[in-house]
Amino acid sequence: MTDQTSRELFERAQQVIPGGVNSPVRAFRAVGGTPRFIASAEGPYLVDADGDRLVDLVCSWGPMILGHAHPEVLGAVTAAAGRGTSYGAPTRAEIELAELIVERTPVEQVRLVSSGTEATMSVLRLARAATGRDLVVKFAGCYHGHVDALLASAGSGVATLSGLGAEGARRAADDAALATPSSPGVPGATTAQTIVLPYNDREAVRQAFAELGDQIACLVTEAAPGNMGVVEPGVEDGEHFNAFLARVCREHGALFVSDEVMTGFRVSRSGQYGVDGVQPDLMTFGKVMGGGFPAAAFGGRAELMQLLSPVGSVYQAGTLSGNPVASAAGATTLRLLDEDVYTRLGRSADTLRSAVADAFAAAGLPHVTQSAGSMFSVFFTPADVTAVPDYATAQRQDTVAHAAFFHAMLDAGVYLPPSAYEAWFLSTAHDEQALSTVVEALPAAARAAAAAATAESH
Ligand SMILES: Cc1ncc(COP(=O)(O)O)c(C=O)c1O
Ligand SMILES: N[C@H](C=O)CCC(=O)O
Repeated sequence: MTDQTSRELFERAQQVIPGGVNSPVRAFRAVGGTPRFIASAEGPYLVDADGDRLVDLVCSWGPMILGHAHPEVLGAVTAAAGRGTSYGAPTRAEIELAELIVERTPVEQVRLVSSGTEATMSVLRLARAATGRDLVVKFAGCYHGHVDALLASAGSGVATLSGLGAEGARRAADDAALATPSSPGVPGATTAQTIVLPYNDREAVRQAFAELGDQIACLVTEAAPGNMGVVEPGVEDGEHFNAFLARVCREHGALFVSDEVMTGFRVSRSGQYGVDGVQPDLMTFGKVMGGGFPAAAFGGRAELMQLLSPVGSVYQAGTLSGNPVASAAGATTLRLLDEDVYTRLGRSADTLRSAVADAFAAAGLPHVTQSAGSMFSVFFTPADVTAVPDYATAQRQDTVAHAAFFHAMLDAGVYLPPSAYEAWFLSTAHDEQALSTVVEALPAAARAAAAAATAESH
């Protein structure tokens, strides 16, 4: 396996694109080396610019639940594109996509947008307008896109890169204190309106609402976090964490916003809502619902959604919103997602999880695996960690061991997220052959990770 062409492309990319990538998580900053430039993809495989075929466990960071170049999705996209690619006027396709979302989730109306970031940004504006309040509560390690107000103690690429270098470490430490921006360029005044709490910490939520409840517009949470690795919402005295959050919000007249950009239509046909049944006031969607195209949405009760322009006065807009090609890809994808899909995905995830556990145990490498449906995470945490309930625990990972593991898997033909804080994703296209490639690569990669592990891990 060579990465010569990727190296050349990376050199060229860095001349015209900052860091050579259009989203920081794509760079190999946390693991070292050169990002693979992808030439094509089909089913469970990526083919890089040097012609190497890699089993893809990133799946475009979640969207490709049916695998790459799915024939029915491609057919719908080709047909739609043949009729023109954007009109800036309403279409039947966008109604169909909206109806499919409304059928599967508790929202009554949705507005289509082009990215998850746009969805969460819009939902904050709507929540603030609806309540006449300014404060927003989020959890450390949750990522809701690069919205200024939510870029505080953020997960995903911010978590990945915050471990690197003195500036990153300083910023991460600041973040832990209180709602300091995770990025220069985000005004302190913006994140001063954001309260950051530790995930799964009910006492912290109670306290924040006791002190500031009458000023809180909304609490926004990942429905099941996947951007600090996969962290499971806890259950206490029979009450699911999301049910607790919805109850506290209700008691204080704040809105409960469930961000299902990652979990929506992936962890079940109805997303995390299909798992815990907790009804949010507002929801955001993205990734899977776009079928691999830039499409996302936010929705909620009609009474709230009717506050949006042109019915109400909360302004929100988009030149390419509800794009006909993206809508066709999304609607075709959602129609193909029956219950059987999730059973198959769950079985594949179980196969990988137990293969990871066996390989890591044989290599003597402590770790924790956690999952939400077919998305799951391997945390390279020390031996005293038996569960990862929050960001602070996720940050105890041995990123050196992770990097060694990542590269050993890549050399064996498996493309994992180049970050210890991102979930692994599966698709229905991951057949026995693709899964075997992963399973067979694991023992040697676990040994490489164990050899690289720092003292704290053991
Ligand atoms: C939970 C969650 N919310 C929001 C976003 C932002 O979506 P996008 O990258 O499409 O802007 C992401 C992913 O990036 C996400 O995982
Ligand atoms: N973890 C992110 C989204 O879920 C990764 C996608 C990106 O930021 O490029």
